[in-house]
Amino acid sequence: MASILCRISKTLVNHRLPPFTKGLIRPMVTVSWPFQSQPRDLSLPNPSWSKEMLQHYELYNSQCVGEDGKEGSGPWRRLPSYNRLLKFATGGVLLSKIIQSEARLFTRNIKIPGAGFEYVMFIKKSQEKCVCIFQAGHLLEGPPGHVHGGATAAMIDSVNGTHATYVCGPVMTANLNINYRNPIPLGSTVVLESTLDQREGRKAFFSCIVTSIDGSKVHVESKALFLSISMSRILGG
Ligand SMILES: CCCCCCCC/C=C\CCCCCCCC(=O)SCCNC(=O)CCNC(=O)[C@H](O)C(C)(C)COP(=O)(O)OP(=O)(O)OC[C@H]1O[C@@H](n2cnc3c(N)ncnc32)[C@H](O)[C@@H]1OP(=O)(O)O
Repeated sequence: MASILCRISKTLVNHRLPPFTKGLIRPMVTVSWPFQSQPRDLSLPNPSWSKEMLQHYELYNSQCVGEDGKEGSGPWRRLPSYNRLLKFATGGVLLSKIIQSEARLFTRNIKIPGAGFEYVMFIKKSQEKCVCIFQAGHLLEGPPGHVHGGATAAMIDSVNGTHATYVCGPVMTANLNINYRNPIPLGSTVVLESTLDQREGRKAFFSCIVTSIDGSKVHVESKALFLSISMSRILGG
């Protein structure tokens, strides 16, 4: 009985971790708790993914496995993705708590598979590159038949932002400068490649290039500045 209680309490402790740590922190126990609500990793293949999206996913996923055949020992790492990050990030007043409990990560808030932002990110363990395979759904329309520039900007900010968080810890976007070169057809799959260009104290400079899946067409090029900030500043609002 004591050992069962111990296992349950360990499980609860593990489930209190913020969702974004899942996959980064190995759970101490694997016992399943009947009332748990496990967040769903939304960066795994679903039936809406195109053939190109799946092929590219497999290409990077296969490089997450090392030469020794062990998963996780390859040069790339797949980043799991959930529809929310922190519960009650800006605590205090009741309204804030209600809003926060309803909060969802912007690029993960369209529930219908394939309708909005379908994407998966991989980061190079040497940290200088982060790649995102992105399939743009019909709800992201801007000009007829093409992706809204704001949706593309959101994806660039997310990929650079995730990359920056991975490299620097908590950050905020201070500046994002975008050049749109060729419109992205709705429903197509594109690749976003984020590069860490430079670090200077609290500042981290990133660039991003968005290309067609075969690399033949450049859709967007951008530069971004991220500033490291304390976690208490994010949580305190
Ligand atoms: C995060 C929790 C961890 C979760 C982990 C999850 C894992 C990843 C999973 C999922 C990730 C999803 C990824 C999403 C990512 C989205 C990111 C966003 O969209 S963030 C929202 C938009 N950004 C804002 O709302 C910022 C608003 N601005 C501010 O809060 C401040 O202005 C801030 C923090 C940017 C800077 O304020 P200061 O007070 O800290 O710093 P000062 O003193 O003003 O500047 C410091 C230096 O930076 C330069 N600087 C500041 N802003 C600049 C600018 N816009 N352009 C150029 N230089 C600038 C200054 O000139 C100064 O430079 P000199 O030290 O003098 O050399």
